[in-house]
Formats: sequence, C-alpha cells, structure tokens
Amino acid sequence: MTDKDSSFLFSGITFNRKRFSSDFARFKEKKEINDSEETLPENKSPEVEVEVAAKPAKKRKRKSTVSDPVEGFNVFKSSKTEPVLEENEESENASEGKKELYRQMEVLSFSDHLILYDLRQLYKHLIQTYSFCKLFKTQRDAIFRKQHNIHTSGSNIPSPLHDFSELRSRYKCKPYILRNLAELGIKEPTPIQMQAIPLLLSGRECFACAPTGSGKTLAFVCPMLMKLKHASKDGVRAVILLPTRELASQTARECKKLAKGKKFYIRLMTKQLANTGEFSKLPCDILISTPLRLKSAVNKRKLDLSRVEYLVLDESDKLFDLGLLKPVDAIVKACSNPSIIRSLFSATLPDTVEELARTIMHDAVRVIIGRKNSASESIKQKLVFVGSEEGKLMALRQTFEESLNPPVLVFVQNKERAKDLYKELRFDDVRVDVIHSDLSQEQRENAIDNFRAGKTWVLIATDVIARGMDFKGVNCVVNYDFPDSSSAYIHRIGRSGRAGRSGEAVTFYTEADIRYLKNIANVMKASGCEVPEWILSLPKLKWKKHRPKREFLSTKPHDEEEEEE
Ligand SMILES: Nc1ncnc2c1ncn2[C@@H]1O[C@H](COP(=O)(O)OP(=O)(O)OP(=O)(O)O)[C@@H](O)[C@H]1O
Repeated sequence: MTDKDSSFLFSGITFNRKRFSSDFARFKEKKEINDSEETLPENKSPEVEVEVAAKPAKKRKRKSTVSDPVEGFNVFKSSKTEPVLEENEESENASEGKKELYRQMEVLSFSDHLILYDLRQLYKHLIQTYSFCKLFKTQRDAIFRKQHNIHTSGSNIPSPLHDFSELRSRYKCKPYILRNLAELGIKEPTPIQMQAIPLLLSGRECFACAPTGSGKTLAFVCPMLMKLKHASKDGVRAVILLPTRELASQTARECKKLAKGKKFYIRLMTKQLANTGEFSKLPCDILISTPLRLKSAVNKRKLDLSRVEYLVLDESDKLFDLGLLKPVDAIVKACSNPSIIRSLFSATLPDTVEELARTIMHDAVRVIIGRKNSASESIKQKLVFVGSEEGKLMALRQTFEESLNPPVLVFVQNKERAKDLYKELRFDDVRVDVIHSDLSQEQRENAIDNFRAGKTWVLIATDVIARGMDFKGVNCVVNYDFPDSSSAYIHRIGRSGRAGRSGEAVTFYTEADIRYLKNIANVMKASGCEVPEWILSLPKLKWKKHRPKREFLSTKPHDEEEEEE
C-alpha cells in the first residue's frame, strides 16, 4: 500500500474507541496474546499495529465475509489492497506478515469504512435532497408563473412573490410599506409585481412588459424604497424617467403614498427646479422627471447623477422614441455608477427597443405578463365604421345620447382637432373639457383634476395623456381619430379597464383608415374580442405612423365655417 492510498482511505478518520469499545477490547486482548509473534512494518499508525498483531487467521476469513455485502467497501478491497501487497514483497515471512497486516487492516478498519460509507451515503442523500428541493422549487415556481401568466427569460430568476407578507419574511421589508399597502387597499400583488419585485430586490436588471393598469408603478417603486432603506443626503440615489410631465407628477404622488411615514426626499423635477435648483445642496433620494428637464438640469445646473443606484425608464418604448432618444441617452450616460440597477417598464415593448436596451444592461431578466404588446383583457373593444369625418361627430353625439356613461375619454389626432371637437361639444348637454400641449401646465393639471373629481364627464385629449395616466374608473375610451400605431391603440384604450376593473373602447374608422384596420384587429383578437373575419383577412401592411390629414372637424356646412372664420 502506498502513502497515497493510505491517506485516501484514512484521511480525516480517527478510530472512535469509545464507539467501538467492544471490538477494540476484543482485538486488544488478542494483541496481548500474540504480542511477540510478529514484527510490524514501519510507518503504520499505532491503531493499525494493535489490530494487525491481534488478528488470528481463522477470524480473518469470517471478517472478510462480513465485509463482502457492504457496497463500496469491496471496491476499496479489490482495487487498493491487493496490488500494494505485491509491490512490497521482501521475504516470505515478511510478506506473510504484511498480507496479514492488510487483512487485519481491512478487518480493523471495517468500522471506519462503515463510518466512511455512512458519511458517503449521508452526503449522497443530502445532495439528492438538495437537488430535489431545488427541483421542487423550480417546478413550484414554474407552475405558479404559468397560473399567473408570467413569462420570464434569464438566468437564476428569483421565485415569484405569492403574497405581500413575503416582503417581510423573505426581504425584511419595513412595516411602513406593508402598512401603506394596506391603507391603499392593495392586498395581493399583481403578476408583474409578483415577479418584478423579487427581481429588483435581488439586484437584477429587468425589462418588463405588462398590460396597462396592471400595477407596474408599484412594481418598481416598492423595491426601490426597500433598497434605499432610509433617507440620505448623499446626492441623487434613484431616478425615475417618464415621457410626460403629467405622468411624472402622478408617479411622484404614488411614490409619496407608498413612502408615507418614512422621511424620504422624493422630488419631482419641475420647470423651476430644473432652471434654478441648487442641486449640490439639495438632498434627494428619488428624482422623478421627464428626459428633457433632467438633461437640462444636468447641463445647466450641474446636477450630478454619478451616484444614482437605481434608474427606471417607465414607458420605456416611448423614451426610446426618436424624439427623446438623445436626452435619454445623455441621462443614461450621466448615471455612471458602475453598480447601478436599471429597469425598463412598459405595456408595449417592441423588439427594436429591447435590442437597444440590451446594449446598456447586464444580465437583464425579461418579464412578460400575458402576451407581449397586448391590450388588457378587461376591456371590451369595438370597431365602428363612420364613413367620414362628419359621420364621426354624428356617431359620437348619438352614442352620448343613447348611453353616456361617464367618465369618458375621447382621443383625437392632434391639438387642433382637440380644440375643434371641444368647440363642437361644449354647448351640448355634456360636461366636456379638453387637454392638449398648447395649454399651460396649470390648465393641464386642472383639466386632469376636474376629470378625476368627476366634474368633467367627457375629456377630449391628444396622445399626451394616452400613456400611463391612471384615471380610476374610466368607463369608456373613444378613439375618435384612428390611433397612429397599434401601441398607441393599446395605451389609449388602457386608460379604462384598470386594476382589474372592466372598461369599454370604441374605435371609429373611416374609408381612409381601412388599410390600417388589421393591426388593431389583431390586438383585439389577441385579447379575446370578436373581430369580423373580413378585417382579419385584409392584406398585411407594414405600419408606419398613420396620421392622415383629416378634414375640418364639424357637422356645419363648409361655407358656414368659412364665413365664421
Ligand atoms: N396589487 C394591486 N392591487 C390592487 N390595485 C393595484 C395593485 N397595484 C397597483 N394597483 C392600482 O392599479 C392602478 C394601475 O396601476 P399603474 O398605474 O401602476 O398601472 P400600469 O401598469 O403602470 O399602467 P400603464 O401601463 O397604463 O402605465 C393604480 O390605481 C394602482 O393604485
């Protein structure tokens, strides 16, 4: 036997005399009897020596029979012991002595082998149990994700959250957040919250695409507050970027609601702050802004974003639109902290945006709830052929006469048409208001507040409020002018049917819009609405922005309009 073999077999093993005291006593007794009979080879441990001298030939045979059925033990016996004996031949006697020794070692170390064997079995068992638990957890997570329509891709994705109480048990969430969730009436996490919250809490970057009104805001605000832990005066620590001022101010409000009771510095980047803010002296845990204002503050007021730990791009596809791409890119660069966690959220996430985003993110996880780029299933969608522009106004009035169920949002193509439609409807018997980008910030806020408060029944709007705005209980969205893209359609109609409520969406179309119908029809079909077969069989059209020049919006004869002007 070589030293190497010896150390392999016996390394870390010491003979437990107490445990095997009876065997030990028996062998010891025999050693005393045979003490003078054999000389022991050098370099053997005292325990080995004792046993070797003690073992009579008769017993050897019996012991080796006992060892036979022990799995693993026989492997040692055949492969390690025999060849070593051949290597160490000296004289016949010495050889006999050695053979005896090794046989005795087998017998003596049988208990040790048993321990080794037990340890191996235990280890094997532990590995099996661990693998089983891991497999069980993976299977359990997969079933849970399937039940909630959560699709993920990426490596080492943390288990989804089953319940908000897990925020405490798994992530040591402070009680103020759970208290605020309860006060806001938020009991169960929505699917996007189930997966995005644990992801962000585990420090992973993510792209998330979930239907309108499914609680994406909370999915990034909650982990952000948890990770920031407490207020600090160490510069800007988190940035939430949104495409419109209305949305930025709504998100700032939501953040404050969830942070209630904890003194965080949550700031909305207003025009005044962007132009005059003394950012070096301004404590700010979370900064919420549109890209242009933030970029202006970085350039003109030397706002330092190098310590930002969390960056959220909400309505990310809009932020990656050509018009905003440059300032967004500048902000992403200014957030130069190498350990920053970035996340993208939207109800629509085109592949091009994903590809672009991947270039700036590391090991990001993709989370899709339901089908990517689909409308909320709680909205009943309808297409109505109105023939012409005049037909639209008549159809709208007729709808209001038959069944006006406020609050109703009416979307038009641009601010001119918003103003025109408002002029048409303001003397009708409905409480109507309008919002577009020509209004002052204050006028825009008033329009939104009045609509939220129920003072306005019908709000005429451009796409400026099509994304992200959370008006509770909008019963119906009317696409007076056909949306210019399928994502615009998804976001517009998503102002109703939020947070599990039901809603309705009516889309008017004219002859000029028919070529673009199929894309909308596909969205409708994917969310379970009925669509006439002839629309689905229309030829596929590569959709560029559909913004036709629309006729003047009025039911009055054209010469009358000209006279008025
Ligand atoms: N877990 C929840 N349970 C009940 N309501 C919730 C929950 N989470 C969020 N909400 C509520 O759902 C509404 C919609 O949430 P939010 O505005 O975050 O949706 P969103 O997914 O961002 O929609 P959009 O794509 O239109 O921006 C809000 O009024 C919010 O308070």
